[in-house]
Amino acid sequence: MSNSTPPRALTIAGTDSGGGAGVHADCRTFFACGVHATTAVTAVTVQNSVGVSGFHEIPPEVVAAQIEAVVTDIGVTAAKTGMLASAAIIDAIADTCDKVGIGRDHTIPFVVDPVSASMHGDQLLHDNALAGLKNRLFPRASLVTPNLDEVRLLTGIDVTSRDMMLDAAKAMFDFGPQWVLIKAGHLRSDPECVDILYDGVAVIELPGPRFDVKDTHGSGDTLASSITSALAKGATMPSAVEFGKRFITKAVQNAYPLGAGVGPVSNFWRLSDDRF
Ligand SMILES: Nc1ncnc2c1ncn2[C@@H]1O[C@H](COP(=O)(O)OP(=O)(O)O)[C@@H](O)[C@H]1O
Ligand SMILES: Cc1ncc(COP(=O)(O)OP(=O)(O)O)c(N)n1
Repeated sequence: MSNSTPPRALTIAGTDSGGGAGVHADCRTFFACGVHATTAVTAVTVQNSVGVSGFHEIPPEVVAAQIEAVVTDIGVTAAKTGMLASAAIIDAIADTCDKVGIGRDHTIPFVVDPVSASMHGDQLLHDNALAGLKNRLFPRASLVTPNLDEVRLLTGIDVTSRDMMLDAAKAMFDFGPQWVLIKAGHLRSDPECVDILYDGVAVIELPGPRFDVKDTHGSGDTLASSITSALAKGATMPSAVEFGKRFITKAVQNAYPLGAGVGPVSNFWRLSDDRF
């Protein structure tokens, strides 16, 4: 007897030694969603609950080789990006995605989370890499998932109300992705957390409660990787994002304290059980 191969997702991202975000959060989320996790590591961060004190970049050709090795043998049914660190790494990823068939014009859906800094303000992407994100990755993306700080950095729009999120979505859409998801976590004046999904025509609101919690480390990664998991199983973009929003809402609700700073959201809330 042989079992069937499960859906496979690839995360192209940095590690977080504290285990709250990055590759660690992505792999846990893939696992919790029943998806086999594969990785292409872009950078190794020195990180804990109080911040990122440094990172070491992986050579671009090694990032490209990891992607190619995984896709050509194991095959992936969806891919996502997180921390990408440099313009050279972004170029290598864009070239490799074209080569192996990842992206909106290919069969493998591609979620681009434009991670620029940690929640503590530590930079995770060099300033000169923003052009690479805009020109090389966004046009290849099935979905881009900026938070409001990333929207400001990429478009100059300072979103201060729920109404302005559609302006932000339109400006991000002009960079060429198939879909845009504007995340509302940083709109703290809003008593709810209503994210917006946009494809140039449809505007889909993703309502959710706003929990009064301090431990939200890894929330963006967890949302993007849960969406990627649903895409890996063949979901349409609106249903994948609706699933992701339900997943992250429970993950924030079940966030836990860790270390002296900010703890992570729970990627394994679905698996919680007190039996061995
Ligand atoms: N306090 C919160 N309560 C409920 N959902 C939240 C909260 N903070 C963030 N979220 C949700 O987590 C996801 C990531 O949000 P956001 O904080 O904007 O991005 P990032 O983690 O990339 O900075 C979004 O779906 C957002 O609505
Ligand atoms: C290695 C690494 N990747 C990404 C992040 C940022 O995580 P994110 O999910 O965007 O959430 P915050 O923790 O910044 O809210 C990171 N810190 N490290």
